[in-house]
Amino acid sequence: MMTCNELAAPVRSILTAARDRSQPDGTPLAVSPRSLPQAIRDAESDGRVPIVAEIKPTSPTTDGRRTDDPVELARAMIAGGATALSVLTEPDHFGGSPEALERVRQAVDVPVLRKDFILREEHLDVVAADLVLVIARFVDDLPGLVTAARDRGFQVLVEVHTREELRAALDAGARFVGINNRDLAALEVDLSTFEHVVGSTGDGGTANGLAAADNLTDRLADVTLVAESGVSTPDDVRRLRGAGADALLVGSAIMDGDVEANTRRLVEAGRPEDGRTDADPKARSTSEQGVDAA
Ligand SMILES: O=C(O)c1ccccc1NCC(=O)[C@H](O)[C@H](O)COP(=O)(O)O
Repeated sequence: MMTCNELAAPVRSILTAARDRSQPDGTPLAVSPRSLPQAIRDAESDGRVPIVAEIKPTSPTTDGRRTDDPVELARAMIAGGATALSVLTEPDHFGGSPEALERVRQAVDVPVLRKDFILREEHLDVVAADLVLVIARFVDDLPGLVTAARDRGFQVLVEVHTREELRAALDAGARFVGINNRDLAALEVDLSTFEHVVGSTGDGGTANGLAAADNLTDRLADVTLVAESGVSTPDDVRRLRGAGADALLVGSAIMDGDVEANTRRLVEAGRPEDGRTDADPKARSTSEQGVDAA
């Protein structure tokens, strides 16, 4: 885990708020999740790029705040072809709430990710969702938290930013890995992060200081890989799909303007009429995986 001094000030503030937030004292949640791998297969079979559209009313790097009803935003994202939704539940820095997620999940039938800063086991029991995000660099006991979330029925998306964190995620048994192009230490976004972390640069990830001989890239074969942050154009979508992303998580570029049209533009980025194909260098399709377990 990083020390606090290595993090941007807004992130330190987010973590302090997360630690201080009052927690439910009830029994552990038991959820029946909607399968993300199945939703990805469904999208691919009808020619949609799998986009996880994020309801993100505001953020430390966004000007202004959207005050639309989250259910209306969710419906617009689904109309635009989103495969799954991500809902921020962090209230103080992102304008989210558990209630918003609960209402959205009732209103749609796609998988819904709870996007928050979950640090301890009791943070899992705030609201039911199909997936929960666990950020590897912020958690002391990653295997323990992944197991606790899975025991409740959640699919667990473990977020990483480096190959060292990817190794920790895989060692913790992660089957869903989100590679965040946003460096939470500096809040800078660089799409090449995804390529370096999965090793699709051809240098085996040596840009991140590890030997090409590590077998991390091979260990990704059965993992659902989500590219997170900084995706704004169809070219970005094609680039990250080409680097092996099974799905792309997009917030700002969808929330800024016409949500349905913004979603559709990214969802249709792999269509042949766009003059491109949606190649995956991992030479596997999610339809071949047959892995639905959390
Ligand atoms: O988005 C931020 O400003 C931010 C700041 C500090 C910590 C986390 C932050 N974002 C969390 C996310 O993971 C993004 O909301 C998500 O990946 C979507 O990113 P984008 O498409 O770039 O909005």
